[in-house]
Amino acid sequence: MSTDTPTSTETPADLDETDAGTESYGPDDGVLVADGITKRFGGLVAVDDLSFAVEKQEILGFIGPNGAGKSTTFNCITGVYPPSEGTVYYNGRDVTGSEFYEMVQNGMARTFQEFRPLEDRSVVDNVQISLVPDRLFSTSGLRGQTRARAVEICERVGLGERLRQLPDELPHADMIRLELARAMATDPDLLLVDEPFAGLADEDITELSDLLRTLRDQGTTFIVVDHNMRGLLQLIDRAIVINFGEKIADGTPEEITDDPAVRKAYLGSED
Ligand SMILES: Nc1ncnc2c1ncn2[C@@H]1O[C@H](COP(=O)(O)OP(=O)(O)OP(=O)(O)O)[C@@H](O)[C@H]1O
Repeated sequence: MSTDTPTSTETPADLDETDAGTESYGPDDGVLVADGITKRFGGLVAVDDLSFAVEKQEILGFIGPNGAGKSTTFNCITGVYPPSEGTVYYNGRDVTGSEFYEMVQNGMARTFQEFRPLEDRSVVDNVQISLVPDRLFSTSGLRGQTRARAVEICERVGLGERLRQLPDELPHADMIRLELARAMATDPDLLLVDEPFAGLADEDITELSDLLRTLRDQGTTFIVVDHNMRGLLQLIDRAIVINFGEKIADGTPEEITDDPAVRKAYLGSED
């Protein structure tokens, strides 16, 4: 691994293709910094010396073919399991190996593609249950305030008209909004979003992208994984592309689209 630390004038996009996976980062290079993350499952190297940084209020796309190591990277970052090697910094602190609940308390949240809301509880109840007392305020004796906070979050994500509906009464696009609301209830600085566009029509993708940009403008930083490349490239500021656990590209949507290594990973050819 090179010891060159990118500076504010040397964005990852300035690094050429051969450097894309080998640079090193420090704790203050972004809200979230992964430095040299490796994850092994027995003899399989699922993530291989991966380094990247996410800027505050950036929407970063995390792209790669099936089995590239995206979920494994998410899992190492959010404390589902520790990396085999490497360091995760969050808001300047070394949080490597912290548990999932600790990461949530630190201000990191995650949505899941396959999530199961409590089916017998209303939309607003599901959001209220997810409010994190430690990070917001003490909930003892403040039921009215937590209710108001849950309603406010539902309204922010466009579920204001569906507060009392049950999850199975929601169209798919609103289920995704509910999952976003549940994550926003933990008051995250950084939200990792897993395949938000799966199963959505173009119109819903546009509306959901508008919502994510609004939440970003209000202060949240996003990392988004999705297989819908067209939708993702229209949403994000920058993308990191991985293949076989290694970073192969890092740049704007235009740079990613034109990158020969990315074309090869997806199409088997650079053309
Ligand atoms: N718990 C595990 N034990 C063993 N191997 C695993 C485990 N989790 C993931 N892998 C392997 O690690 C590699 C990366 O998988 P991962 O799920 O991170 O890829 P991905 O990019 O998220 O794929 P997809 O887009 O299909 O969800 C794959 O070869 C996978 O089989």
